[in-house]
Order: sequence, then C-alpha cells, then structure tokens
Amino acid sequence: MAKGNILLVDDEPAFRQLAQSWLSQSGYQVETAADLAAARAQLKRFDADLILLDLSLPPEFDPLHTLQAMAEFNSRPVIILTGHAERQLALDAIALGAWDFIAKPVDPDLLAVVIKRALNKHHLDTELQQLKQQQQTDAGLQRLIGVSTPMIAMRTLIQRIAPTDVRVLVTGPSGTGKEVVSRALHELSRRARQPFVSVHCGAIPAELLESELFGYVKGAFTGADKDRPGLLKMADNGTLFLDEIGEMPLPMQVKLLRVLQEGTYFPVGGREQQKIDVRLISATNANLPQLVQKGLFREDLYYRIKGITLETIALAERRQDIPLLLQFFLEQLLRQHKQELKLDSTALSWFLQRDWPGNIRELKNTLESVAAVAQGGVISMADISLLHPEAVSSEEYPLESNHDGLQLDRAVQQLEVRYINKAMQLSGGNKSRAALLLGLSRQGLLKKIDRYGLSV
Ligand SMILES: Nc1ncnc2c1ncn2[C@@H]1O[C@H](COP(=O)(O)OP(=O)(O)OP(=O)(O)O)[C@@H](O)[C@H]1O
Repeated sequence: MAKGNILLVDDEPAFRQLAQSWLSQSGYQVETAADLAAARAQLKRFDADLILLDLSLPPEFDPLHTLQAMAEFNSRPVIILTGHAERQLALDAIALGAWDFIAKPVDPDLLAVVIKRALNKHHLDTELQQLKQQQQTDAGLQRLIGVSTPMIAMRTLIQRIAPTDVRVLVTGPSGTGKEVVSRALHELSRRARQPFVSVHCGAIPAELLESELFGYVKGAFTGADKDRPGLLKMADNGTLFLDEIGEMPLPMQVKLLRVLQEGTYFPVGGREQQKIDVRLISATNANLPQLVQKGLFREDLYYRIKGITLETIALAERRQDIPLLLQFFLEQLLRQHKQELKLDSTALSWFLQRDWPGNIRELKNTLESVAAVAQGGVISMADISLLHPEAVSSEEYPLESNHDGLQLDRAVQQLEVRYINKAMQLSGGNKSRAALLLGLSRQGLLKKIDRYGLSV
C-alpha cells in the first residue's frame, strides 16, 4: 500500500521525472502537473494527501499568483519549492498556511523528512477532525433512545438532514419526542454552536406572540420603556423551533410567512427592517392539512414550513424501545439522586404491557414518581400499586375467583393489608404518618391493624 498520495506541481520536466522517481521509490504514489490548471485537473481525479508546489509556474511565472491559488489546496499540506531568490516569498507562503519550504536544488533526504512529518501531522489532524465529528454526532443522537425500526430510520434521516438548512416539520402524537428530534437536528447542524430557541406557539397568548417573537421598540405600547429584542433575534444564526405551530393565530401566520419568504421582519412599533438568518424547525401533533382545509392554517405557510416532514410514532407501536427507555431514565435518576434503582421483574412487565397513551413523557413521569416512593433500590409492584391502584387488577395480580364467584371482600382485605404494610414501611414505622399517607385517621388505622392481626 502507498504511504501517501503526492501531487508534484513543477514546470521543469527533468525535475518532475527525478523527484517522481525518488518519491515512488520511497513508497509514495506520485502524480505530476506542469502548471496550476493541470494541478486543478489532477486533483479532480487524484486524491492527493500532500502537494509539492513550485512558486514560479507558467503561464505567468508569477509567484504571487501561485500563492493566491494555494488557498484551494489548503485542506492538505503544501510544501513550497523555491529558488534562493524567492526566500521572502517562501516565508510569505508559510504565513499563508504552507507547511514548509525547500530550496532548490532539492536534497532528496531532506525532502523525504519534510514530507514524512507533514503527512504524519496531516493524518493526525484528519483523525482528530473525524473524532470530533463522531463525538458531535454521538452527543446529538445520544438523547434519542430507541432500537426499533422506526427509531433507526429516524436517526439515519436526522443525520442526513441535519447538516443542510432545509426546513423540517416534525409531526406525531404528544410526548413522542418531537422536541428531542428537533434538538438533535440542531446539534448535528453547522449551527450547533449557535442558539436553539424554542417557542411554544400555543402557550403564548395571541396578543403577546408578535412582540415575543419580533421584539418591540421603545414606545411601541404602554410599558415599552426600552427596545427589546424578540425570540427571533435571539435565534439569529441558529435554529428557531416553533412547537405546536398549528396553534399559531392566523394574523401571526401571515407575519411568519413574510419572515420565511424575505428573511426580514419589523419589531413591533419599529420602522427599521431587521434581517435574520435562522433555520426553522416546526412541530405539531395536529393534522395540518386538515387545519388548512378548515381555514385555520394558511396553505402557503404550510408549504413553506413543510420542507421535509419527520414523523414520530406512538410508543405503543414501538414497544421494543420500552426497556431501553426505562434503562435510560433509570440512569438519569441515578445521576440525579446518586442512588441505584432497579425494577423487579413484575414491575418491569407492568411497564412493558401498558399502552402509554401519553407516550414517552408518560412513561418517564410514571417511572419517576414510582421511583420516588420505592425503597431499598428496587421498584416493585407494591410501589406501583400505591400510585396506580388500578395496576393490581393487571395480569400479575389477577382477580381472585373460586366456585363462589369473585371474592370482592377478600380482594379488598388483601389490598388493604398491602397498602398498610407499604405505608408503615414508607413512614418508617410511624403510625400517625402512615395513617396520613393512607388518608385514614390514626384511630382508623389502628383498628385495621388490629383486625388483620398485623405485626407492624
Ligand atoms: N427517543 C427518546 N429518547 C429519550 N427520551 C425521549 C425520547 N423521546 C422523548 N423523550 C423524552 O420524553 C419527553 C417528551 O418528549 P418531547 O417533549 O420531545 O415530546 P413531544 O412530542 O415534543 O411532545 P409535545 O407534542 O407534547 O410537545 C421528554 O422528557 C423527552 O426527553
């Protein structure tokens, strides 16, 4: 395998031949060019890792011209070949980014050393660049958990779309990760170091939305005692995320359309047009085409924001993601509370079987609340049933029946015993506190403890 690809640009045929022969013997793949035009043509088909560049090249033989062209080669190391008279120019070339210069007549040993060092450095730089890119990709997608086919497809799409400036509309039911997807698009884009500004269009009252988005100038309305930039300005050069865009009032839709068409807007009360450069990502759980049909959403705006549509799907349709999500949220809890938490097998199967109509948000909130009441580092069905009494009728806790029919009394008694035990556990044996937890008087609790003969 060649040690590296070198393009030698020099107008002297004898030198080209000689240097090509030295370098090939040292294990490099070498192509040559007699002038800059030929060099550019070579680079289209030959992926050079390094360029050896004579400063005086035809047709102009003007070193300054060659120096200007060097910018085109800048991603690879350039080694300048000079005559003695061009020493100052060679130094200028280094100031412009050339790796080194070698005076003619060239010493083959020196050339070999300089090339080797330049290529080593270049390889290290490239590797570092790749690592940085990989790290950025990992970080951007790390929060997007899931191994189901739709999630894998989503990650691939995000990686493809993120580096472009195309507008994206993320649709899907509530709590399915539309904001997580939008943030990942931002984090993997060239705007990643710029702001990601999230605006919940439904949460801001219609009459405030314009001044929130566009800002206002002093005197625009009572109370506007100084200029205030809007969210749009804050998102300049970054990403503007319009959540629940279906809830944006119609008059505001007209104004947003203008921003998208012209890249400009007026702050409220202002006469000076502001220029803006943002990437727009919108999200909705509404059916926008339907809203368009009903006249509640402008058709022209719909086509402007649509760009590429990404659809997040309900958790019930990708249940294989549930275990990973649980693990991810348990790790988050561990980081927050420094206490390791596990789900026992019945609790796990309860989580796996539920439909989660509120999707990932509901799953996360439920796990967090049962984790708050669990003790001893293990979340059990008893913890779940404390907060979700309906859970006890699930498959792990079947309704008891025998030839006499459904034994309601017995079931109620069993449930009472379990609740009392749990409350006593949670209150550390303090009966008054346990009674409070259960919503009973202390007297009422004592009676039940007595009736069931509990040793608490
Ligand atoms: N794939 C995922 N991996 C890890 N966490 C996720 C994922 N999807 C969603 N979440 C978490 O679930 C919660 C809800 O996600 P998010 O706010 O992105 O949903 P949404 O679809 O935008 O909801 P809404 O329509 O109600 O605004 C957040 O806490 C988020 O961190």
